[in-house]
Amino acid sequence: NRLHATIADINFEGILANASGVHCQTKEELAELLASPYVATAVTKSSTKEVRTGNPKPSYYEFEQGSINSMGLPNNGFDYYLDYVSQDHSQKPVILSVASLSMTEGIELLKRVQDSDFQGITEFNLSCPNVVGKPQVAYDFETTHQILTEVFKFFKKPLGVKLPPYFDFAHFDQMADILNQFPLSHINSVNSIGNGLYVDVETEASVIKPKKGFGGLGGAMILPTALANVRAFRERLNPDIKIIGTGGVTSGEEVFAHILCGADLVSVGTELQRQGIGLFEKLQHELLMIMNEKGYQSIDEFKGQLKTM
Ligand SMILES: O=C(O)c1[nH]c(=O)[nH]c(=O)c1Cl
Repeated sequence: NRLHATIADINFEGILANASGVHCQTKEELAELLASPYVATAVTKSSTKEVRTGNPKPSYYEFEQGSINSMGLPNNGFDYYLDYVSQDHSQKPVILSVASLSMTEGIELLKRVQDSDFQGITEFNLSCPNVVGKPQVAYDFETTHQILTEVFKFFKKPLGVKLPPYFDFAHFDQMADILNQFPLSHINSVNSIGNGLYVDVETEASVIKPKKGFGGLGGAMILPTALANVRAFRERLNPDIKIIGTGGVTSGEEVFAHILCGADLVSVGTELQRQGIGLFEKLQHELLMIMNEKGYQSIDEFKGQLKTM
């Protein structure tokens, strides 16, 4: 297969996935993703111990250049998703996303994953920007190091982390130094750009209700930030730590660019929300056309091979 990847000894046929949060709240949505031949894996909505309804609506808004969301971690509860991923989906791997509303809750949930029958990949979301009063954990390097140290005392199954975007080389360096200390299966980079603000000039108002309109940014406009983070971490991380590239994918071109920067899998959020599951066939077709034009048989021939001047 020309499009393949391996994370933590788990083989993926194809390289496309949903970004956590989109089309992954219910078992039906997850099953629909897995049923698509163009989807390599499905990532669950980040789950918390308790069921959450999330922030007041409207909490999601699309505009030409992208999207803004302050969903507030709505999810059907950890047990619901652990039950689903523990069922047999042998035809495809499923990634269980776990949120951390507090250090103790995150650790408790990961202990339950460790003690469960689930043998797949868990992704620890350290970057939700929309829970009122809660900081994005991964912007606090000390706390991140502390949590990962605690987790890896007991967690022996494949574990990755969902990271927010960073914007400073000192932060790329500091975060990579921390991550390289742990046997992570992967990082997923980037989460939305936190706390943007979209203003509707006509109404002179913000467009989502939570946090006076502040929310995470996604879609086409975050592509350069997403690619920079994928590239920066690929250059800095131990090669055993794989990368799921997320952010700004609307066509095969951006999938190609993410792989060129070093992504092993590529996930799609805003555009999937817009176009629905049919998008994955389009993305895979466009990627293969680009590879044909360039004479690449497999993505291994160009993965991480970004040229510089
Ligand atoms: O508001 C959300 O649910 C949310 N929204 C995001 O853009 N990223 C996240 O990680 C989460 Cl958890």
